Amino acid sequence: MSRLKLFYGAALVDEAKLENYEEVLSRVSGDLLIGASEGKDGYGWVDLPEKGHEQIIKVAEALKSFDSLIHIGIGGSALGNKMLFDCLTHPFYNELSREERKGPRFYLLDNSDPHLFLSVLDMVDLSRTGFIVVSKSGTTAETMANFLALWEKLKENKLPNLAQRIVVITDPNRGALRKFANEIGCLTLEVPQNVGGRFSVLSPVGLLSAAVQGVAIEELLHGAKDMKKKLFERNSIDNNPAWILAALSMEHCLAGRNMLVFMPYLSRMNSFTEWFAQLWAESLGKDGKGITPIRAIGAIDQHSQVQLYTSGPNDKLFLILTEEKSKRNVFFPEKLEEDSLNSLSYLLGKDMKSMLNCEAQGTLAALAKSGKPVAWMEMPNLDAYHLGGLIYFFEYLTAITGGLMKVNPFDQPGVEQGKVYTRALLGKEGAETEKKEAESYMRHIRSLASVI
Ligand SMILES: O=P(O)(O)OC[C@H]1O[C@H](O)[C@H](O)[C@@H](O)[C@@H]1O
Repeated sequence: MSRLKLFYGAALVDEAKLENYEEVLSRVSGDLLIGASEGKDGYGWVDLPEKGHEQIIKVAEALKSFDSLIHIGIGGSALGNKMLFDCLTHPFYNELSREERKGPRFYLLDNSDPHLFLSVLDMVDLSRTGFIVVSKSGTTAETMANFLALWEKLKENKLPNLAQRIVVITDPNRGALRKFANEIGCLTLEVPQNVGGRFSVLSPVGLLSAAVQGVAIEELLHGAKDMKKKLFERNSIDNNPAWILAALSMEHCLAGRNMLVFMPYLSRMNSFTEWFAQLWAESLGKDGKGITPIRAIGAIDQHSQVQLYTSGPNDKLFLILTEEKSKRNVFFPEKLEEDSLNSLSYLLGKDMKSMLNCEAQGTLAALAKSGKPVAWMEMPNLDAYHLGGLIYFFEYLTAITGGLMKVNPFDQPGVEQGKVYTRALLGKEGAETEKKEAESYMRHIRSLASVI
C-alpha cells in the first residue's frame, strides 16, 4: 500500500543535529498518550479516531433530505468543515462521481460579514434548508451573530418545525448555544470537553457536515487511526517523518527561519492550508515564540510568491506536498495540427497530473539550488482514508513541535483581548473601562493619517 513519504535531503540540517531531538521527542510523544488517558484538557484529539461515530451518522440522516445545508461556525468550528468539503465533495473537485454525490448543497457562514450572509440566503430556499450551528464555547460573537440573524429569518418566514431544521454542536453543559438547544429541543451533538477547536475536525464538529455530504467518515477515521498507530509506535527519528519535520522546524526556527511555507500542489487543498494555518499559528504562537505558517498552492504560487522564495531572504523553511496519483486526470493530444502551437510540443502525449507533479519537482529543485531549506511530502491519492491520515499527521506534528518549543500547544490566551475590546465597543454592559482603553488605542492609530 503506498504510504506518506517525506524527502528531506535538501532541508539543510545534518542528521546528527536531528538525532539530538530523539530523546525529547520520545518524551513529548509519550506525554500525549498519557495526557489523553488522563482526560487532560486539550489532549482529547489523540483518541478521536477510536471514538464511535454512530450518533453522527444518525444525526446526519436527519439533515440529508434538505436541498441545502448551511454550516455556521468560525475558526476550529468551520475551517475543518470547509477543508473536508473542498478536499472530498466540492462539486469542482469532487472525487465522488455525480451519481455518488448525494446530500444537500453545502454553504458556510464562517464570518460576521453581511454580504456573505445575504448572498448565502439569496442562494437557498429557507424552507428546504437545514442548519448546523457549531461553537465549542457556545458564545463566539461571530457565530452567534449569524445564528441570531438566521433564527430571526426562520421565524419571519413562519417556517414550521424549526427544531427539526437545526442541529447544534457545542459544549455538553456550558454556553448560550447549549441553553438554546435545550430550550427549543433540537438535535445536538457534543464538542468533547478536552478537545480544542483547532484539533476538533475528527469530532462531530467536522464530521457531521461531511457525513451529510456523503463523505465516508468511517474511512476518514480509519485513516487517522492507522496513522496514529504508526506515529506513536515509531520511536526513532529516522523512521518517524513527523519527528523529522518537528526537529527541522525547531532547528530552522532557532537559526532565524521562523516561517514555514506549506505548499500543496493541489487546488482542492487550499482550505487544508487554511485549516493548517490555524492549527500551526494558534498552537505555537506563544510567549514571544512561534513559527509563522505561510499558505501557498502549487502551481499557482509559482507565478506569485516563488520569486520571493528563491531570491528573497533565507528566513523560511519550505514544505511542498504532492499527490502521487489521482482518480481523475486530463490527457494532452499525441500530435498537433496547428503550426502555431509547435512550441507546446513538450506537452504532447503527457497528462496534467504528471505535469503538476513535474512543476512541484521544478520548484523543489529551484529552491534547493537557491540554497533554501526544502522538504517534500508525497501522499497517496487524496481520498477520505488518506486525508484522515494527513489530518492526524499534522495534528501530531503540531503538538510535538509545541513540545519542542516548550509552549502549551492546546490553549489560545492571545485571542481573548480582541474579543473583550469588540464586545466593549459594541456596548457590552460593565465593560466601560475596556471600551475607553480600546477607544484610546483607536485614537492613537487614527492620530496619523494619509488619505488619497
Ligand atoms: O468553537 P468556538 O468556541 O466558537 O471558537 C471558535 C474559535 O474561536 C476562538 O477564538 C479560538 O481562537 C479558536 O481556537 C476557536 O476555534
